[in-house]
Amino acid sequence: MKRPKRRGNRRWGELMKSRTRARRLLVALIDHHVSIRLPPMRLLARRFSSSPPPAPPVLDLHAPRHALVAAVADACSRWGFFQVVHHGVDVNAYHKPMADFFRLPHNAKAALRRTAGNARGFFDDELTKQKVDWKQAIDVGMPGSRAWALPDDDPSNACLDGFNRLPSDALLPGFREATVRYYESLTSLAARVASLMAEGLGMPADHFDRELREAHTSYLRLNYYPPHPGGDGALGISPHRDAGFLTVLWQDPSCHSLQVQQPAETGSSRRYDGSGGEWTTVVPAEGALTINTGDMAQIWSNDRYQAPLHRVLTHPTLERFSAPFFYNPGYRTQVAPLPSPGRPKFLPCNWGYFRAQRFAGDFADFGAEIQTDDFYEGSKSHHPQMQEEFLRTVDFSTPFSVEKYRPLLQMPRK
Ligand SMILES: O=C(O)CCC(=O)C(=O)O
Ligand SMILES: [Fe+2]
Repeated sequence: MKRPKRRGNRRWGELMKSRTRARRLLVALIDHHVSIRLPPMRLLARRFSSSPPPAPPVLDLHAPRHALVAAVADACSRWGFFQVVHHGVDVNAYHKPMADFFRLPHNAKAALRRTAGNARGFFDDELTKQKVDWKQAIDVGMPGSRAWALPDDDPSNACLDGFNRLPSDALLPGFREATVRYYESLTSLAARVASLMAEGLGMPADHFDRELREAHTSYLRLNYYPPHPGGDGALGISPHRDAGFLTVLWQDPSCHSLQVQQPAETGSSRRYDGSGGEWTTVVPAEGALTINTGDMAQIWSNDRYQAPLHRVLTHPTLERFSAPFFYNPGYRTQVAPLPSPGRPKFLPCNWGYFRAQRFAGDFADFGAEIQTDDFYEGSKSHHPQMQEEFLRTVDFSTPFSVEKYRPLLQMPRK
């Protein structure tokens, strides 16, 4: 619509135009995370900005491939978070089976508990960064035999993560079948996203097929966050980064409590360290799945893709469900930076070792949790050396046992 012309205010109009241009420029700089080192300028831009706070983008998987590759690469390097629509996964089909699982009597769930000798199963005592999460969960992963039809405890199903502990069909009819169907559809979607991420790094679309699509050791986690009336700032999950390559997350549409830390505008190309950055709620778009990149994507991409820090709040009255699918490489995979401009920033990191370390940390205190920083070229960490030791003795086809590996986990640190 045309604005009526006002006489005698041309100079005012010019001035307003240049102010609008300046404001737009500042907002664009911030939106693109161009380094702005002066906080007052940043605040000024925020105050003048009428646009909502920046949030991870929602991408349509039906978009032309080249545009999608660019958009995924941009989201992975700025946020490490995005949502996808037209993803082909029937997201509604799994809500009921999932809710039914958590409505089982507590002792039925407790009978499926994970242990220090088996990483898979039910738990309600997870520590994230040494703090107990306010939630219940069950992990279901790719069986060692890669055949879902075998009984969960079939000896050929053994692998580093242990054995699945799904409720029997008598206890929860149809749950197993629905879970396997959902797991497989997420595996396909994750492989599709990984191929976009590969192209975004200048690699062929099938670059990750051998280490991920064919050998993956992914697991689906079902989360239930009960209401937390305490008002004491308790978190559903403390700030953390996901360890694997990428996570495909279904979020409850009725309770929005997942938050990602905004990339710090420090001008540094290095990761943000958790201090300072503001939190942005990732509100699920209708029918969308949320995707975030993990530590292995960060190493493989030589720091071009970020493993974002995220957390889950509690809600005083609402319960919340979520289901992250952690798309993880094969245990033997040595994750090392792909050819990229500049020197490789990381030493090779073995996924099996990284996973075992994280799992051990859920059961005993072996000091600070392993991080990608431990593999940063030039870091003084003991992990690259411990990893070599681990690889000399590990058998990836037997469950990792915290007790068995205690001497190694407690190895004197440099
Ligand atoms: O519940 C959510 O929305 C996210 C869960 C999460 O970050 C995790 O399980 O690692
Ligand atoms: Fe997470």
